[in-house]
Amino acid sequence: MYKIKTYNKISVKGLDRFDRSKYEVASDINSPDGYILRSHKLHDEALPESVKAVARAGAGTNNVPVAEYSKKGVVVFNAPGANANAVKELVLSGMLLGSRGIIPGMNWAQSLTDMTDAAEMSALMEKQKSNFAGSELTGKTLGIVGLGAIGSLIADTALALGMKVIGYDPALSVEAAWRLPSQVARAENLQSLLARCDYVTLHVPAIEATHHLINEESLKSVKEGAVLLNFAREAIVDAAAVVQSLDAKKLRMYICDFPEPILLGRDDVYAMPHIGASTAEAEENCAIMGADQLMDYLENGNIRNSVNFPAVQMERSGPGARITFCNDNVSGVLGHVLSVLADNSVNVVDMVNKSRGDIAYNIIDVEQAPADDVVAAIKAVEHVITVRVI
Ligand SMILES: NC(=O)c1ccc[n+]([C@@H]2O[C@H](COP(=O)([O-])OP(=O)(O)OC[C@H]3O[C@@H](n4cnc5c(N)ncnc54)[C@H](O)[C@@H]3O)[C@@H](O)[C@H]2O)c1
Ligand SMILES: O=C(O)CC[C@@H](O)C(=O)O
Repeated sequence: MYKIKTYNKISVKGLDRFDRSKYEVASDINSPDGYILRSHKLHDEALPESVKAVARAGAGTNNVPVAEYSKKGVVVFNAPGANANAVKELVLSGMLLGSRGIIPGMNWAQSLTDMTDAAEMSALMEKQKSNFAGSELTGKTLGIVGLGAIGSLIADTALALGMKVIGYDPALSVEAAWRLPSQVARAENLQSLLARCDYVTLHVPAIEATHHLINEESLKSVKEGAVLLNFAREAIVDAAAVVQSLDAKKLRMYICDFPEPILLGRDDVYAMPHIGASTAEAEENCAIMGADQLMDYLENGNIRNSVNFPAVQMERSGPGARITFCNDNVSGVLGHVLSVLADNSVNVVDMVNKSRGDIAYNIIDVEQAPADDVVAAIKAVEHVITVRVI
């Protein structure tokens, strides 16, 4: 029986993927084999030795201490693209909120509770509505920082709205580049993007390189009257610098998914409570993807969409057994493990070995399950981190 510990509210559609004859799934469980979670922060929690993999039912993995888990051989999965459409739609609504007097206009209309005469109210509306006039998105320029799953969907939508789109992504993958509409102009650097855009939206991961990407210095380049949208992560934007820019009437608005005390109570900030991925569809997609990846790893050792391990998949080669192990990515480890198997007359049927950064991962199908002492001998090979027989 595998044990899965859940954190946060995970969609039932995802949890239902776990066959309960093989899996125990609960938020309170001892010695779990795996975690499935959303934004729960794992940094301050001890990791039980039993945990083999963590599935983040979402895109960002900054709530998981990935580097520490890698050293322990724990595979961390995410769900790339599974909530991208939900975020795209919220960013679109953010742009609309930033272009028209929607929120102040509605707030004003809702405040007229003392009025009882409809004709009088109608006349007042017509008189006051110019206070809530805005401008259109069509013809404006949108800058997208980070052109991955979310950024590329936003580019499509903005172009369909008749906006001009400029993108900046120094780490763009070839796959992501293929997905991009050809009309997206490329900015050589963040400064040149900021200088040319009426709206700027951020879709980069929260990593060291993106910490306070938007700061006092970069905001000096921003076009006067621009709207900044941050539906990526709090840490990417220095909120104090944004407030300074708003006060100086350089940035016109800051629209984000990450309220901070310094941002509240201002008319030029709209802060939502991290609801970018909070749609039934996105929650389902993420939970299903996370659960499927976790099960395939626990049962077959296959790895898809990991953020710290290489992608490795191999069909089962027959009725024998499967040995999986991960090791520090140094030479000689696989050879050493294969000699342990040969010395113990364990015949290898098929195998695959891949590496990513400091980690190497191996799947070896063998004719018969190795005895416990053989598994122990593999575990004892220098640089081997974890071994499983499945
Ligand atoms: N608000 C929410 O609820 C919500 C939901 C989903 C994702 N997110 C956040 O959005 C981020 C992006 O999600 P995604 O699905 O598009 O991820 P993704 O991995 O598909 O795309 C991220 C893109 O950022 C690029 N990038 C990395 N460093 C960069 C830099 N310094 N400058 C410019 N580009 C850089 C990468 O090359 C990649 O193309 C996630 O990491 C997560 O933090 C937030
Ligand atoms: O799970 C959520 O609600 C948020 C997910 C989002 O921040 C992500 O990075 O995918």
